Amino acid sequence: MTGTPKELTVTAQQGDYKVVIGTGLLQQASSWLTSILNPKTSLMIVYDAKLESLGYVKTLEQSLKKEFVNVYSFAVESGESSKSLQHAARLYSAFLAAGLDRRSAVLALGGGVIGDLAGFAAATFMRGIDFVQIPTTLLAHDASIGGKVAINLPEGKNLVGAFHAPRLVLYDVATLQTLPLYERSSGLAEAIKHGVIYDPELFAYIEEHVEPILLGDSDALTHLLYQSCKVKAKIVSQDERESGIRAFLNFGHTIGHAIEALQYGYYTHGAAVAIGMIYETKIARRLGKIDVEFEDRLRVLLEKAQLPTSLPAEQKSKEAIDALIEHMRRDKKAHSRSLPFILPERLGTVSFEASVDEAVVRQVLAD
Ligand SMILES: NC(=O)c1ccc[n+]([C@@H]2O[C@H](COP(=O)([O-])OP(=O)(O)OC[C@H]3O[C@@H](n4cnc5c(N)ncnc54)[C@H](O)[C@@H]3O)[C@@H](O)[C@H]2O)c1
Ligand SMILES: O=C(O)C(=O)C[C@@H](O)[C@H](O)[C@H](O)COP(=O)(O)O
Ligand SMILES: [Zn+2]
Repeated sequence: MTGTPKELTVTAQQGDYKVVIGTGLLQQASSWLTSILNPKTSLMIVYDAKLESLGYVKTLEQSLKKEFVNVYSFAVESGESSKSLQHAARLYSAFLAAGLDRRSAVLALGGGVIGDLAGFAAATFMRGIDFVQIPTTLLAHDASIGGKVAINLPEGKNLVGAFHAPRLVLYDVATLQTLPLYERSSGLAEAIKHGVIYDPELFAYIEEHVEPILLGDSDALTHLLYQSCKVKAKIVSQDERESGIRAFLNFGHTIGHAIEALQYGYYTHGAAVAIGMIYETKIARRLGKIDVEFEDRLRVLLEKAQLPTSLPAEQKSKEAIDALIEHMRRDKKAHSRSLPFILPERLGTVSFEASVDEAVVRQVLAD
């Protein structure tokens, strides 16, 4: 994709913001940022350490220094384990050492881990300062839009967090060229989810283009990204704080988050969600909400996307299932330790089931 970037607008209480999707946006970052921030604003780039050797940090710094006087950067080691209170504390210290104040802004350069962690630090530092998302993974199309920011606890994923809308999402698709194949697969899982919950055409597009997407074809990636961001933007614009329709974005996550939290970093987020989507579809089948044809179609697509669709036998022991269920009971959708799920009814339509019988969940996981 060359030429004019595509733009979407997201509605948020703290102020509407743009999602800009295009190539070469890191080089143009200063002009996008001066459209929302005063050049006197101190900027702290929080970046994934892996991105340094790929040149993205320098490119961004060089662009910003053309317009902004105070540009600082701070590296965070890559991986899910960085979404922790300890890492947030390191960020607060770095912000203070650089002299950030309430008028400063945090720029998150990286995937969902950096967006969630840096966003959480921005949401809480001095009770909240501006933050900008500069996503560099396919998965982060989901993570960078909607203002959910969080860190993990040993007891569960994203258990401490906030809703803190970014001022801007600047998505340079060129950065996706350096993503390893399994990270493109991971990102595809969330795009497939967007197709299932809201957009059958997007689902069909992925079915048709999964190979070029995995190979990094930039037209296919850009189309996918734009359509998938559109779904996310539409949903969070209608229900920013998850009092209704936003919960649909959690399809695959009651089980997916439990799988992730049992062994942080073992599965990518997308891989855990892919397994979660299949097991949650099986729950929907047991409850008579959906037919086997849908489950088969979803499984075929996830397999084509090189994602896992079941747990290996050693992760299905009685003890492992007990632990998974315990995690699910701490899910943020749960009330009084219920087992809550988003269940598919047909392609493009899902519903919220506040409390599913534990026996059904156990049977599905043990099968
Ligand atoms: N806030 C939300 O709404 C939301 C939505 C979905 C997921 N998430 C969270 O996002 C996280 C997962 O995000 P992710 O999949 O982006 O993981 P990630 O941030 O760990 O990035 C994945 C890997 O890609 C590397 N990487 C990043 N950009 C790269 C590039 N351009 N080239 C090469 N390598 C690159 C990283 O170093 C890392 O190893 C999870 O913690 C999940 O809970 C949040
Ligand atoms: O934006 C949302 O809302 C989502 O549910 C998107 C999910 O893909 C994402 O993983 C999110 O972080 C999960 O939210 P949580 O509230 O279950 O932690
Ligand atoms: Zn997710």
